[in-house]
Amino acid sequence: MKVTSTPGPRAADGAAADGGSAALLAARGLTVDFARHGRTTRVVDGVSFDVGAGEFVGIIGETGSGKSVSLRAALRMLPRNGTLAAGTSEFGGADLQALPARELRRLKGARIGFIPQQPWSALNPVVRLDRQFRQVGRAHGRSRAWTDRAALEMLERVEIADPRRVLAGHSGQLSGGMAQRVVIAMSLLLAPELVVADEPTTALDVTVQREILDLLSRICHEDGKSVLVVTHDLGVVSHYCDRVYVMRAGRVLEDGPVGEVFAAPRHEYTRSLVEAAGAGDLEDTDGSEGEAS
Ligand SMILES: Nc1ncnc2c1ncn2[C@@H]1O[C@H](COP(=O)(O)OP(=O)(O)OP(=O)(O)O)[C@@H](O)[C@H]1O
Repeated sequence: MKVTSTPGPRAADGAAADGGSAALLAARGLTVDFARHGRTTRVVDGVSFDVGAGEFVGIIGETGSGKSVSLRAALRMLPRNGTLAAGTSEFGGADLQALPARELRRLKGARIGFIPQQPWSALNPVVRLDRQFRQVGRAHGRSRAWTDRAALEMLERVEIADPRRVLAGHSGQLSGGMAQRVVIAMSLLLAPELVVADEPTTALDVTVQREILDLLSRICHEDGKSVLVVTHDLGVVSHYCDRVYVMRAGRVLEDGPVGEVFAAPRHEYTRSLVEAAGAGDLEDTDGSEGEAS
C-alpha cells in the first residue's frame, strides 16, 4: 500500500487541519466520563479527529489511552456507564449524537462497518452463519436472495475457501483468522463508505494479522472506502494509514500525515513510541511510496 505524506499544516488541536467540513466522519471535543465504583472518572478529554473520503486514518496510543472509548463515543456506542460529557460527531453531515436511534442503527450497518477486536464478539455461536448474514440484510431491507448472493461474493473477496460450506456452518468451526474474515465480510456486506476497526487483529497470530490487514486494506482501497483503525501497533499505522492521531491519557497529543509525524515527532511521547518500535516498523514512513508486500 502506498503511504502518503501529504504536505500541509499539522493541526494543534487534534482535528485535521485539512479535514474541515469535507470530512466523512468528524469528531470534535469528545469528552467522556465513566461512573465506576460510585466515582466519576474522565477518560477522554476534548478529543477531535476527522476521516476524509477514501482516507486511511489511525489512532495510536498505549493501552488505556482512550482510543477505543473515543471511537465508541464518536459512533454513539459507549457502554452504559459511559457518558458523553461534551463534544459532537458528524457522519456525512448527519449529527450522530442527535439522530433518532432507529436512523442511527440504519446508518451504522449500511454506511459505517464496524470490525471489533474479537471476531467472536460479533458472531453468534449457535446461529448458522448464512442466517447471521440474512439478519444483517433483513435489518436493512434486503431480500434473502440479495443477501445470500452478496454474502457469497463478500466471502470470496475475503478469500474464504469454500464459502458455501462456511455459510452453512457455525462460527465455532472457524479459526480466529477465518472468523475475522467472516466478520469483515459481514461488516462490508452493505458496502459501507467508512470501515471502523478497533484493534482488528490483536486476537490473532502475528502471521495471520498481516494477512487480514493486507486483505482489509486492499478491499477498502479497491472500493474507495475510508478506514479508521485504532491500534497500539505503530507498524500497523505506518504501513496502512495516511494520517495518524497519537493519543495519551485521554487526549490527542499530535496528529498529521504518518510520514511527517513519525519522521519528526513533535511530542516526546511520540518519539518514544517511534524509538520503541524500532526502524523496522518505519520502513514505509519516509514519505516515499512504499509498497506493502
Ligand atoms: N466500561 C468502562 N467502565 C469504566 N471504565 C472504562 C470502561 N471502558 C473503558 N474504561 C476506561 O477508559 C480508559 C480508556 O480505555 P480505552 O479502552 O479507550 O483504552 P484504549 O486506548 O483503547 O486501550 P486498549 O488498547 O487497551 O483498548 C481506560 O482507563 C479504561 O479503563
